[in-house]
Amino acid sequence: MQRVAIFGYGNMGAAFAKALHRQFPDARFLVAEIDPGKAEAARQEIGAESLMLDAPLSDRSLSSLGKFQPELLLLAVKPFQFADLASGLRRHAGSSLVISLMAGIDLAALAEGLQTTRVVRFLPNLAAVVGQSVTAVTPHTELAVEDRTTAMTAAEAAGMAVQLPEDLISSLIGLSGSGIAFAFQFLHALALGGTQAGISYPQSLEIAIATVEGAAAALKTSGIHPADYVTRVCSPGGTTIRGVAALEQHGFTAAVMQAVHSAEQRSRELERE
Ligand SMILES: NC(=O)C1=CN([C@@H]2O[C@H](COP(=O)(O)OP(=O)(O)OC[C@H]3O[C@@H](n4cnc5c(N)ncnc54)[C@H](O)[C@@H]3O)[C@@H](O)[C@H]2O)C=CC1
Ligand SMILES: O=C(O)[C@@H]1CCC=N1
Repeated sequence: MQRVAIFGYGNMGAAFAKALHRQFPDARFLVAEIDPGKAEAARQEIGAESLMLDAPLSDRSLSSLGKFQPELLLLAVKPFQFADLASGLRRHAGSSLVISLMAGIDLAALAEGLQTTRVVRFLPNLAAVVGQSVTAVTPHTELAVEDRTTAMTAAEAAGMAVQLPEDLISSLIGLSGSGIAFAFQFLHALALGGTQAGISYPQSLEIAIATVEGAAAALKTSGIHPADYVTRVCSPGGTTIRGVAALEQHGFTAAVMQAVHSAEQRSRELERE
């Protein structure tokens, strides 16, 4: 990985760029941003050369992009910002492998918008920022083997990479891309519960995080089913079963399943818009 151009240095673009920068410290980055503050952050954080843009791309910025000759072109703008970008990028896209991080823009729309089949979809989550994303990778069916290998290498720089068929990308968004937000919400709620019980919020949050890390490590290393673990924590007539009953009375399992389903459905809606 030597030259990477990134369009959009927001939450996800920056998280992924930092992961690539950590894994490939000699790589050069060109960052295209319409927000000068974010372009400056990219300069400081990953040593990026920046390319300020008016959408659609001006001839001048396209010529800088051409001179940079990126092997990878990472698209990390919001889905609704893609159309403007595509009309400018079209002239350049075929000479780089295009990785799209955008939810809601399918491979057919990417190939049509950019007029190339050298495209692959990534669906990461925010833990890319610490190199612990789960990233779904879906290459265009016509993508060459070398490009597929490059794509997997790029995805693995940000954590775990999983090849998924495109019709499961929306499911992955519900489970992980958006699902990480549900996990943050659970941690916040657990810490609020600790605060209500008399432990300060900062200490509660620290304890909540360590508790969830411990639970995840136990599941990962033992192969024991989570429901089995729940019953091991529940003493008959004890404290945990009282809490588990309260969770279910308030619809915990159904609420979490509905959250995954709603995010998945929204992603499918976006793909149709
Ligand atoms: N935030 C997340 O956890 C995840 C986001 N995604 C996808 O990543 C993409 C970006 O999402 P966020 O980073 O959350 O959004 P964001 O709003 O934080 O970042 C988008 C960035 O693109 C810049 N931008 C807009 N138009 C531009 C243009 N024409 N040229 C260059 N830069 C331009 C904006 O200034 C902004 O900094 C979205 O398509 C989203 O679906 C995917 C998985 C997870
Ligand atoms: O909320 C969103 O639309 C994006 C996609 C997955 C995570 N964030």
